[in-house]
Amino acid sequence: MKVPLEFAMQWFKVLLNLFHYSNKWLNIGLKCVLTWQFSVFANGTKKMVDFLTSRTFASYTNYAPSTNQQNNTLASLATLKRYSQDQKYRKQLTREADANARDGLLFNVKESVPELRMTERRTFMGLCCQNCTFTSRESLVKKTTENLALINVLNHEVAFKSGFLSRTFSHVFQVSQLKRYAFPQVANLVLRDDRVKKAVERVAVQQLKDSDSTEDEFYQELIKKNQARAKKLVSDMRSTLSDFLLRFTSWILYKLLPCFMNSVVVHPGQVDMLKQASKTNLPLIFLPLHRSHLDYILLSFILLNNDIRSPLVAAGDNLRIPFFGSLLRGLGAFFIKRRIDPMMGRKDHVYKAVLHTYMNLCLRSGHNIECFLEGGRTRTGKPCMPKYGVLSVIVETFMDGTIEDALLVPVSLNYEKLIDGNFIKEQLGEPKKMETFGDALKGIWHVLNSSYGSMRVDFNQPFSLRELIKTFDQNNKISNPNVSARVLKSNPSTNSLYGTDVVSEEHKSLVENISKHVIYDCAQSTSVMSTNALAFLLLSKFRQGITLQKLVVAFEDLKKDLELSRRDVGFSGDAVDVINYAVELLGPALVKKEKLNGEDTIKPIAILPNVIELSYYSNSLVTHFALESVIALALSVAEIRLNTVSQDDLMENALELCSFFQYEFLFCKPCQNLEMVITSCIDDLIIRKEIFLPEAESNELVRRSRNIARQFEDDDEEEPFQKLYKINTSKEAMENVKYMAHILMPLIEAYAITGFTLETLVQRQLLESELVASVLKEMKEQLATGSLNYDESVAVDPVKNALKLYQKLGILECHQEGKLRLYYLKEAYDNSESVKLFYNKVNKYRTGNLLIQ
Ligand SMILES: CCCCCCCCCCCCCCCC(=O)SCCNC(=O)CCNC(=O)[C@H](O)C(C)(C)COP(=O)(O)OP(=O)(O)OC[C@H]1O[C@@H](n2cnc3c(N)ncnc32)[C@H](O)[C@@H]1OP(=O)(O)O
Repeated sequence: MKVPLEFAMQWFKVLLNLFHYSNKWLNIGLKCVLTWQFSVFANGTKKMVDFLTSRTFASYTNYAPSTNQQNNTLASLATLKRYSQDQKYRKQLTREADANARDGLLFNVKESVPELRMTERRTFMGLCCQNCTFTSRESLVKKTTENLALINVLNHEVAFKSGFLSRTFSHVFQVSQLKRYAFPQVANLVLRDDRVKKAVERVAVQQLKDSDSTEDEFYQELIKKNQARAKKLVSDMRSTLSDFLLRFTSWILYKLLPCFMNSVVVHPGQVDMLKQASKTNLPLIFLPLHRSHLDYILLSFILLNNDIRSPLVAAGDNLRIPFFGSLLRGLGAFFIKRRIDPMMGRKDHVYKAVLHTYMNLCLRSGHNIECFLEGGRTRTGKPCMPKYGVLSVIVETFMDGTIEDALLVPVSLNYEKLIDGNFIKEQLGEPKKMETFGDALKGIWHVLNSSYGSMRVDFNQPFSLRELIKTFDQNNKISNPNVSARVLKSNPSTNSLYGTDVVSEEHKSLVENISKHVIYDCAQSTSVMSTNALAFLLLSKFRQGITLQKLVVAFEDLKKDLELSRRDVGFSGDAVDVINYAVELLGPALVKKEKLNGEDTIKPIAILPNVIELSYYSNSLVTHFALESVIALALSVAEIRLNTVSQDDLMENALELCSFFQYEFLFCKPCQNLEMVITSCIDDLIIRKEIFLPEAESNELVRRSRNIARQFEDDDEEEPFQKLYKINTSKEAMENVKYMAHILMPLIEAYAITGFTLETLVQRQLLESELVASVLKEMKEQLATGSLNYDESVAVDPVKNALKLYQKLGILECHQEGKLRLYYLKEAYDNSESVKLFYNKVNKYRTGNLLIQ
């Protein structure tokens, strides 16, 4: 009896193994056949079949290129060749990873994808600020961190124990092994809080006064009405974070993500810092830049699978749509109003008290929180200026002693290809469409049937909120010794940002500084993807097209340049392969590849509307080079004598440009001095770009020019010392100046034409939508006549920012009523001459001497 049983067991095992491997190879075969057919429908169906039958999608990326990789590489023979070479390498890596897994190193899986060699040593970005958070910077990071290889979080499978069941159902096994966290639900405590009770009473008293009634009965009715409203607000806001739902979604994501992404790459050193930070039991506040709806999904996914407590995420209430809203709620979303509108001319005290109390209770009960400071996805590819509401609550929770400290974690995410929408319509003036259930379904189906390359997540080093505030406080005291109220005080009753009507200027600037610091840090630690680099080079340097050979040289130079400034890139390998790959990903609507005179030539589609999308990719690098471009533009309009320019002149122009673009870029951290940052950027240009000659030569020039000045002016008075920069007039250096200046030229054009269109406001007023539409119309007309050079200047975002700037500069006035904004000119500017004078102030940067030579 025993023998046949053993025999049967043996056979069962063999059959299971056979089923397992045939399934895998069948899938690969099926995948290849369907891929060759290039049919969207077939592709979708295949993915569904795969999803239902395969053990795992991620698994066979260890043995063969994924569909996406195949799609991307069919056009590139060179890359295909590399795939086959990679086979051996992959197998070796799999063996290594298996070994690691046996040692219990869950994430030490090294995986090679053609675009990114994971084993290559990378620049380690994202350490926190040395000026503001010196102690935090010394913590959490190990000396060896920098040497770790990148990992693809989708390749988990090999890291498991070698048991048959755990291998076969690896992802089920993985999610079942994760650390269990209790996620306390605090919503039922909100209404009992004093802050909410007081807000309810306050509003009821106000409503009673407004009604001219003094009846107690009516007052009680108002109290009940406001209490009911508060209850509804809590129920709409609350998150129902569930451990089971998180694990289940994680399992689904392991299956789905490889359908449309090659890899999700993180630096294990950064994950390790987070793991250590989570052991401190302080709340972690994740502050990511927002590019795509995938951002929060991937963040929670990565955190969950690294045993880090999943955060509650502040989500705009536009996402509270049927089914998906409830799903997001269960996965950690708590819903906030996108805009805290004053209600009927008054602040919505009840809402503010509810939000404040809810977040307070969440933090006190140990939840981590995630908030997208920018308040929405970037429409331009550049980081947006922060919003302060949610962070101000977190800061206050610390100030009033509810929490002892919190660790802030700036996060940046970047994608080779933008996943959800390209915002072209919005940028060309069409209103934003509200999310609906149908759109969400359509979007998911579309995503599953497309290929988006790789993405990269960079977690910055967590830093202590207490330390940061202490440093700001000390700096504040040094620069302003008369400040009586210290920032770092604990007084819950008076300090409340949402609790009181007036937010003190000191608190405002504190929250503003923290937010701007975080956005700046995130921008600095965003990895540059292949598509960013290609789009940037094409739009800023080679708008008329360029041969592949020359593009390769420029690409390598750009990569070196980025490495020198400690920016990591999200690609590796031969530049020619990377370029071909990026051309494929961007597609023929954005980049054209053709043979001209027997040579491969790449050309951007630099016309509307396509160029808006291309500039989205390029803008990641525009942000990086913005200050250099400012200096080139400043130089182009500076007074140049004997090939020298005075530092004062250069600085004045540069500061003016930085102030023009204050809503476009953060040129320095709040703890830095802008003038010093500009000076050090000029020094950098002397060394790296050779636009100015080194100091020794410049100093000699200062001496000589002073002598000449004395001789001619016959002046006894000593001239104040003026540092001069000698300009390198070589052809190459001049070309460099032009190239750098052109990086910001589309923005200069947008700002100038917006200034020009203010003419239409003379003696009248316009709604923002009307004004923006007339600026866009003017731009399109100028584009048609050739007065405007850059199609990407025609975009809503810079126009709106320009209007904000002109308002700040005191030229425009804006009257807001609800969502409507009415613009009119300030009295002093309400005539054509003043508007023209102002326009010339901006427009001069379009026609700088060095640029038209
Ligand atoms: C395992 C796998 C799972 C995977 C699956 C995971 C899924 C996991 C969940 C999904 C989750 C989705 C997530 C979506 C992502 C978004 O939906 S992003 C959009 C929503 N999020 C945000 O907007 C967050 C950032 N925004 C804010 O903080 C905004 O301030 C607010 C709160 C939205 C309000 O905006 P606003 O009305 O424009 O007002 P704002 O001028 O910012 O100021 C509001 C108040 O802030 C305060 N304030 C303003 N300035 C300052 C200052 N400088 N200092 C201090 N206080 C200030 C004042 O109290 C002010 O009130 P008032 O004094 O004016 O009355």
